[in-house]
Amino acid sequence: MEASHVAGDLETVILTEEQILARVTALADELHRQYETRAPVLVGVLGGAATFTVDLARAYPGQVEIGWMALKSYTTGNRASGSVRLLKDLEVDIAGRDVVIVDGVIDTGLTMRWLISSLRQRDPASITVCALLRKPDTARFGDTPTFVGFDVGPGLIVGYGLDYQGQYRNLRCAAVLAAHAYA
Ligand SMILES: O=P(O)(O)OC[C@H]1O[C@H](OP(=O)(O)OP(=O)(O)O)[C@H](O)[C@@H]1O
Ligand code: HPA
Repeated sequence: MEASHVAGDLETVILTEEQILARVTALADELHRQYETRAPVLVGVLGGAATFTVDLARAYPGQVEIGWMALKSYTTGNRASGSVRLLKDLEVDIAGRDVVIVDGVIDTGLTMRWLISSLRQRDPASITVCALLRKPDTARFGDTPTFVGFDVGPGLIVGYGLDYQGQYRNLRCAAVLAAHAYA
């Protein structure tokens, strides 16, 4: 979807489709340098990372396998607290495999922390995080290697898979949603 259809809802376009796709290609190359001939499993976190996961896989200059998980996270007033519920589990056996957890955005970090500790229990050879966007003041994930496309500001971002109440996922750019659109 072109941004012009919802331009009134957007405060600022922060990344154009061209900027996103150029960075996705660079991330795919960086990951490939890490794995060389070993084929990692990309674990895409539905639904915010669906677009990113598919584009990353297509840009990857080697073999990859793709799997999906869906989670629901509940945050309370305190950004650091909250709980995560598994809605759809991964169907790929990751024991002994190199895993890349692919998400569209790391915000509080709750989802990613939960995924790292949950997938670690399945004895993968390694776990790496790859997120297109990272919000400010996000906790780091210990010694888990983390690849980030863009560090962004605190506003609510939609587009390129990211939604607000199910809307805007099909925007090709990434944009900050205007306050009046979610008031
Ligand atoms: O770092 P956190 O604060 O945990 O936030 C990041 C998560 O939140 C979003 O998913 P959401 O729960 O909105 O579901 P969705 O992907 O279906 O939109 C996003 O796609 C990440 O998975
Ligand atoms: O900025 C965001 N946009 C969409 N979904 C999100 N989930 C956490 N942060 C965000």
